[in-house]
Amino acid sequence: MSGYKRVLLKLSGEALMGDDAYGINRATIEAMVQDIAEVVNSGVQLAMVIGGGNIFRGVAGGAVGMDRATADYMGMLATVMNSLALGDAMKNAGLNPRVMSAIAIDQVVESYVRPKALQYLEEGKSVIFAGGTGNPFFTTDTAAALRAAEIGAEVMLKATKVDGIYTADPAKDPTAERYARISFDDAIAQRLQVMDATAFALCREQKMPIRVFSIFKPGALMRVVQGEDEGTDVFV
Ligand SMILES: Nc1ncnc2c1ncn2[C@@H]1O[C@H](COP(=O)(O)OP(=O)(O)OP(=O)(O)O)[C@@H](O)[C@H]1O
Ligand SMILES: O=c1ccn([C@@H]2O[C@H](COP(=O)(O)O)[C@@H](O)[C@H]2O)c(=O)[nH]1
Repeated sequence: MSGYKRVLLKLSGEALMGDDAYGINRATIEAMVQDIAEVVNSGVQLAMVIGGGNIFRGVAGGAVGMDRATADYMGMLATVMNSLALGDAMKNAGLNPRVMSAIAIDQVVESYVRPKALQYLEEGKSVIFAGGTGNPFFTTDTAAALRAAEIGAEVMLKATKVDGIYTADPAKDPTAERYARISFDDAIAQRLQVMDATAFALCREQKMPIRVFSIFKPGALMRVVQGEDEGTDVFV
């Protein structure tokens, strides 16, 4: 059985709210951390990026009519909050996470410095990359692709609300069918909205495979990391 040694895991921010209208649902984050702990305790070097949809959605009304870059900075700050919550939940589970932010807020969180992140991974600590890319007009999917390339991850794992990539958005089209595998060229050409085109393009250029799978399926993360058949594989 093949397995990965260093992976970048992108966690859905929206999934964090569980059945709540927005925010962080305690039971949901604890369930995510259980799956993460299984992987970290197996010796895999794990770096993470978490989205901000669960918090940003709650303030979206107030952001209407706002300057786009300002709204995007609010979104990036939302990912810092989620990253702190994830780090805290990981600590409670006996893990050793380090949160690093692309936006300097030194009183709150350590700033992202690539050699330091690499050192933490070598030391067996998990790293949570907060604040997205640090730039507006991007998403945390692109931040995940960027950090995956920077740390030399073998694969980027996208844990999201659906169990793979479909011919159309399965949340809107009940006839959509799931791909077991799809090439980057096809995913980009078909404009599949499961991930933004910038993130797909960066991974394609870096020859970084992506695996999309369900964040809600217990054990799915471990199965993906062990190279088992789970979700959808995006290949170059
Ligand atoms: N072709 C498709 N296949 C699978 N999912 C799709 C497709 N098109 C659209 N989607 C939607 O994309 C969503 C996942 O992407 P999205 O980036 O919006 O969420 P996320 O990454 O889980 O959240 P966040 O941005 O908060 O981290 C799925 O929940 C699904 O409804
Ligand atoms: O590099 C980045 C990453 C994120 N943003 C903003 O944050 C929100 C939340 O991120 P999601 O990926 O949607 O979860 C996003 O909508 C952007 O507004 C950013 O500007 N730059």
